[in-house]
Amino acid sequence: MNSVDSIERFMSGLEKRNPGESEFHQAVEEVARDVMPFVADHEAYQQEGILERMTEPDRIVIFRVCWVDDKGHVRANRGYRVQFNQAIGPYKGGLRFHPSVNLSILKFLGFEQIFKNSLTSLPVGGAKGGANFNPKGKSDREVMRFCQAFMMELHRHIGPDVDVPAGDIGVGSREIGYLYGQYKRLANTHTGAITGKSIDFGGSHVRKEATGYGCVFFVENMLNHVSDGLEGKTCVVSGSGNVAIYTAEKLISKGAKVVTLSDSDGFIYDENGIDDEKLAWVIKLKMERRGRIREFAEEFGVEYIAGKGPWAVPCDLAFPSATQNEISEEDAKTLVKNGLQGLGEGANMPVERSAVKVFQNAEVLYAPGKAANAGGVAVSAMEMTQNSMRLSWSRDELESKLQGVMKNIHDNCVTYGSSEQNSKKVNYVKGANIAGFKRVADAMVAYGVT
Ligand SMILES: NC(=O)C1=CN([C@@H]2O[C@H](COP(=O)(O)OP(=O)(O)OC[C@H]3O[C@@H](n4cnc5c(N)ncnc54)[C@H](O)[C@@H]3O)[C@@H](O)[C@H]2O)C=CC1
Ligand SMILES: O=C(O)CCC(=O)C(=O)O
Repeated sequence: MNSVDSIERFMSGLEKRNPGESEFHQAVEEVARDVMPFVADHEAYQQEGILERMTEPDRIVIFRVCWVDDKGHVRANRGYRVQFNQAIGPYKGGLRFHPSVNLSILKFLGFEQIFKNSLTSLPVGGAKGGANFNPKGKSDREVMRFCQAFMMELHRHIGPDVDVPAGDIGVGSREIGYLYGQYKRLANTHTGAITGKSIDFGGSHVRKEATGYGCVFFVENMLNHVSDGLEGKTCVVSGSGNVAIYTAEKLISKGAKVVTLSDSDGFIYDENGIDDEKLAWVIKLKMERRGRIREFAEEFGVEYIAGKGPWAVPCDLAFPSATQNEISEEDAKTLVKNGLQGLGEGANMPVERSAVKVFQNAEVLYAPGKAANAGGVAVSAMEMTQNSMRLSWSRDELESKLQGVMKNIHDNCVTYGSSEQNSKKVNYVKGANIAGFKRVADAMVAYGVT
């Protein structure tokens, strides 16, 4: 049987065992296509059934979250924690609060997290969680009551050496404060059981910036590898949350021109480039006033395009930083036609599978999320270290450690993803999948069948 047959067989078994979970199928298939030929060359991985075991979560907790809204009505949501793999360290991964949250989305995110966390070379396993709760339009008190109710159950399943959640879509510093406050009250300990905390109570410098900064460092490494750099590049960024904002900030500081930001209603196009002052205004808009990105267009007199992503705007570099599958095959063709040179996935799995192929065929420098956005979880792992040591490292120290981690991930992708004929031609998707898989697989082999 050839490797294509065996991938089809593997995927058909996985789809039968996990019916209807399209995002999870997509994430596994992307890994399996690269990893199965590598497994075929390593008898121990085959004998120990590593890929089969790695695609089955260690455990999933699903629970009811009941809370009372400002009108006194009882509300019920569904909470989840998918503890996927703890071969190389405690479960680690964010919490997402968004109405679209379901098991398929959290399983895809938890699965991706295994490989991403492995790539950081830090001791963290893979997990993800969240709830189908929409913080948009809720008062601070409602968000607080929801977070407290969510933690009422979650606290039984987490701890600094067990499972350490953090933020993701809809979970920023406000939510982390409420979640950690409730955890501390229930567990009666002040430990690093959550990351992304405020600096005032055990958080780390550079955590909030880390995913966006790390993504820019990664793309810079890819450009340097082909003797190019960021200066003067026109960049399209989607989203206007944590990842998008700090991606834009670092790009601006490196002399690139950021021309778009978006949210789920539409995008703004600022032809002259967003500068630090305008970005500071966006931070206030999104993090304090919790407004919509169209207000940027009204404030600064630039174009606002409703109901679309920014992918038809001509650019050198693209940074999808909002959500999964936000770039379709058509979008990819448009980006390539307009001269796209590189793309860094700030978001998790923002590019549909058929669109990935378009970028790869066009030889775009393409950085998959598990490599490009690993900076966030890397600094989270550093927050855990600082919490254990009861110490706080400086901003400069952390930014330089983050740069080191991103360079190391880049170089590992080159090792496992280079073409034999031309070391400048790197398949970063393959490189990230194999490098991420190998470390976890070797640990699982060492443990025996568990
Ligand atoms: N926060 C972190 O440290 C990390 C986040 N990520 C990923 O980055 C992405 C963004 O996360 P954050 O910035 O943390 O979240 P956030 O909640 O701060 O921002 C999310 C942004 O995406 C937009 N958005 C959400 N759903 C959308 C949709 N269906 N269509 C268009 N826009 C949509 C929102 O309007 C918002 O601007 C997610 O895919 C997340 O999983 C990845 C690694 C780490
Ligand atoms: O910081 C963390 O633990 C997790 C960040 C995250 O959710 C992600 O990398 O997708």
